[in-house]
Amino acid sequence: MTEILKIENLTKIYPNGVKANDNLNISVREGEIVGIIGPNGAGKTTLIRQVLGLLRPTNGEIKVFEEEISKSPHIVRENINYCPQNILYFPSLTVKETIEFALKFKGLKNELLSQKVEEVLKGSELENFKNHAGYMLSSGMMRLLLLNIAIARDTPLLILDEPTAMVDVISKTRIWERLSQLRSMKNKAVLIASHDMNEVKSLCDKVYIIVRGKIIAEGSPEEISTLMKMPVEITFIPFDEEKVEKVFEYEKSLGFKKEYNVFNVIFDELNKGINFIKEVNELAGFKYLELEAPSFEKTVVKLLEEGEKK
Ligand SMILES: Nc1ncnc2c1ncn2[C@@H]1O[C@H](COP(=O)(O)OP(=O)(O)OP(=O)(O)O)[C@@H](O)[C@H]1O
Repeated sequence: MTEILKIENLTKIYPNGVKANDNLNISVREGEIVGIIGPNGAGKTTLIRQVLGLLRPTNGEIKVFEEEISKSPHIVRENINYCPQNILYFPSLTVKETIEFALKFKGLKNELLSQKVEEVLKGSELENFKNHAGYMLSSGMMRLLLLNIAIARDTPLLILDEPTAMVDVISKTRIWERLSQLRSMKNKAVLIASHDMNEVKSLCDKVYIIVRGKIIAEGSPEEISTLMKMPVEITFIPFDEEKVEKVFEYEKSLGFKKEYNVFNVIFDELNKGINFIKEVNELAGFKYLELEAPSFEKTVVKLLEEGEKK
């Protein structure tokens, strides 16, 4: 797959001495949704502003389709669309006029413009709101609208800064569905900066975790979930409590808690937990069973905590 964006050894030191990005290497290829996670102040916005050519790097290179953006600024305008964190709209325009304005600004006109306006209205499920003023939309509707405008502009790379911040769960799901559809368009790519672990886990093919300007981990959400040794917790209600208590008596090394008829036991490895489940199932059977394996979210939180300590 062709590489759309390549960031090499990117460092940004602000005039006040803050090193916001420290030797970052990032790659975004066609067909990929790539996530950037980091706590507040990690350097995500600084990174995006440099990719958009709004901020000059202190060191390193940013290439779009192999062209260095400082040498060919047009390459950014032609290939990248950006949805900012803060919602921007024009209070005096209707929804339809907002879409027309945004797309005309990008050079669309006549029949293609009308066709794209209809596509955006449909994609945002706002056909019935097209003559409403923009301020009447909820923040979720507005975000979905801005995302669809960005998609209609049809650039190879879409950069989204916290696309679902402050939106309700229904709008969030719609935005995620719309973004997932982009994956099927093999020549497109999306770079998302986000604080939402569920968002990153369900959407992204690859994730970079940034702390204090540095990448501390990268890989698919599945790979990241295996980076730290995390405990496995099993909560269950057996059909036969006495038999289970005998297992614990026999294997004294297994610490367990029991509250009413609910047992809870923690293992340091997934395999040990699975063997225990098999054993209890044969012996006593389960009325209820819950296994909490190392989740992406817990692993990322632990990675961030470790990263902050360094
Ligand atoms: N114009 C600036 N001048 C000096 N320091 C800055 C400037 N902009 C950002 N910083 C500092 O650079 C660091 C990274 O900031 P940045 O806004 O890129 O982080 P972020 O990951 O986007 O944070 P958030 O999640 O809160 O948006 C922070 O320490 C911030 O205070």
